[in-house]
Amino acid sequence: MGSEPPFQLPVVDFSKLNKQNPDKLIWESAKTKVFKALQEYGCFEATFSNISPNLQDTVFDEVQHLFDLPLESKQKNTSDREFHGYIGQIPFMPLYESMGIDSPYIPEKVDKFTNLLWPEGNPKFSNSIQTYSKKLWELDGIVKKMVFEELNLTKYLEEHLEATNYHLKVMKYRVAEPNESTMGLDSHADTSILTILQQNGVQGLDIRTKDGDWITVTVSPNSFVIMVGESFSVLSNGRLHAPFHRVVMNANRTRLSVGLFSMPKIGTIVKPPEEMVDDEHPLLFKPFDYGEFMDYFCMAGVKKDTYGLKTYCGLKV
Ligand SMILES: O=C(O)CCC(=O)C(=O)O
Ligand SMILES: [Fe+2]
Repeated sequence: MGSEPPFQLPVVDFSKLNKQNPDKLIWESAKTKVFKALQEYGCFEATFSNISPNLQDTVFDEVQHLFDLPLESKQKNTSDREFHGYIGQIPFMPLYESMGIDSPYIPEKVDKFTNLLWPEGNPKFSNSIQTYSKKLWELDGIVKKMVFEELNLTKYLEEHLEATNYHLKVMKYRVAEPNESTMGLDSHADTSILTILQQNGVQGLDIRTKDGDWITVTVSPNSFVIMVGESFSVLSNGRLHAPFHRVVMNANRTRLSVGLFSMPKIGTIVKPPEEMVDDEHPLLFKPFDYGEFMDYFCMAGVKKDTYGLKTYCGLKV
């Protein structure tokens, strides 16, 4: 009996799709693949040559330098938004550290973060993070355009993108000590609309299938994992699947990852367009405000393997 080959998510190449008028056939075939993957697994692997391997290497080198800074420096990254500032030294997640930058494609925002961490400046960090984030943001826009087209919601796309905020999170998972659990980040579903993740070549991401099986995703170098968050599940009235996922550190070297999270702007009411609701698709969630939900989420906490938004505003159907 041979061993099972490692599980591979569907792979979609976006390299030729980042222009105004991409080839129609390539666009349609990629769109079908993207939508199917987001329904079935809630995620897929993307390649995007517009973000050069050289830029990716520079970003990960700079992220490593960032985490190498003394703890007091890293703790200067505070935020009035929960989970957006420095997170680390948490007893039940000892392997994990993260930091975050809001609107990371805006030069001033990245410069402010950089100058806080490196008062003497660090243009290499600032420039590479900005350029990289801008390209990830472009990729996010392409995927959303595909999904909105597939759902016949194109007329809402612009309004939707304007009601979206972006956050870049950089993460580090150290190797577990022999007596420690290898769980880097416990099982959860993202509350975002969409999340785009990249790792430094060190595997560790597990995804739970709709059937409840955990699968270890082997991500190719220079690829991205694009994943549905619960807010997109709300907007599509359940048509897109937000997968539970976790990070397990079986690797023997530090894992770094970077994620661009898109989230509904605070103060806008999130609800699916009316076209998403009919007799066959009854409304699954009450309209909600993302800021109020996050306040609830942080206060109440969410039980493991439970959907936060479903608990907060899910309707019984
Ligand atoms: O590090 C990763 O690849 C996953 C991180 C993650 O799931 C999260 O930050 O929500
Ligand atoms: Fe996540």
